[in-house]
Amino acid sequence: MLETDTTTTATTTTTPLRLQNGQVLEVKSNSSVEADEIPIIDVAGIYSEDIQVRKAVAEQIREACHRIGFFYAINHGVDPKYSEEAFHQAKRFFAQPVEKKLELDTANVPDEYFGYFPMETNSRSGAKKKDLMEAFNFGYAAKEDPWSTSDDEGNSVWPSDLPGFREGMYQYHTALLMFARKMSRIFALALHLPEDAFDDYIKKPDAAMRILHYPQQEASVDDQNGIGAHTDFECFTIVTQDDSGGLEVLSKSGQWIRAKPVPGSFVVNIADCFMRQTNDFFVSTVHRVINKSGRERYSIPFFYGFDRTKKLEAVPTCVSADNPMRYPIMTSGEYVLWRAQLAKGAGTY
Ligand SMILES: O=C(O)CCC(=O)C(=O)O
Ligand SMILES: [Fe+2]
Repeated sequence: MLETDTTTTATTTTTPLRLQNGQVLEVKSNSSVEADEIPIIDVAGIYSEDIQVRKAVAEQIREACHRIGFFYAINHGVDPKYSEEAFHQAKRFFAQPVEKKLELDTANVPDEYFGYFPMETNSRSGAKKKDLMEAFNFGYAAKEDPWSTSDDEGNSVWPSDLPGFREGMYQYHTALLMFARKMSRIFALALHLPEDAFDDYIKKPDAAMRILHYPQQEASVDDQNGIGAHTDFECFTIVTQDDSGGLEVLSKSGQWIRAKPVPGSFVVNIADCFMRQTNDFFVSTVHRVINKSGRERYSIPFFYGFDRTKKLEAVPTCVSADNPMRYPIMTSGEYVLWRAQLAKGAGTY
């Protein structure tokens, strides 16, 4: 079921899209369509005691991550009170005067993708106007992790005078961290590996969270994006979106597909580290956001990666004599640092 978007003026010719990770993709049209290619997966079975039930969820995830790299997770078990509070805190943060937000400017946080990313600073996909969004990112803190006894607070930067903000953010971060850890075992099953294959990778994961604010966009989709076409850096991303819509996913055939909001769901997408670890079996799918909803859009992606010290090496079930390893081996930390430096150096965050 395809329905062409008639609300935006957009090019219809095939154009190459150059991404920061070096990929060049053909895009059929800059318009987006509605399609049912992004499956809705009921993940309640991940908590089952029965391995067959867990494997049944894993098989659906395997299919989705190979075909499109995106799925909706419903019945994920994460209490909505945490996301409600995080959205509330996000709105408080963005409502501050710009000078306050700039005290945390990411330009002053070398080598990390943390801090404040100001509005209309960069154009990720080379559009005429800069991306119409602002964001705040923070990372893993062992001190906040129920699995850790360390007091390490990490190297994120925080507002000094916004009481409740850091707490609200870490409460949601922790809830998502525990869900993501559970999902790591399901992803191992999805790759036909032993369920504990990634257990050593997730004791100290590289889990960062971001809050985003997209004003309503007046410019055409050819001239501007909320966030331009890109892939994420880590293993997988769990996005909590509000009900505005605007997230779009590029299918393998080069068609932009709308990831419409599904109430209570997470949008889960594969990112570049997992693509490398699965030797391209899982696709790290290009996506973008265009907010033409007529209101402010807020979203909360949670970028989940493995321990930075562990090697990003293709898993055995994704390598064979006919399908040798496609990427040089490096640690997740080296890979993520390279991407963060590239993004910040190129000014395309
Ligand atoms: O706002 C969204 O829904 C997605 C944001 C995103 O893709 C990102 O920050 O990497
Ligand atoms: Fe993204």
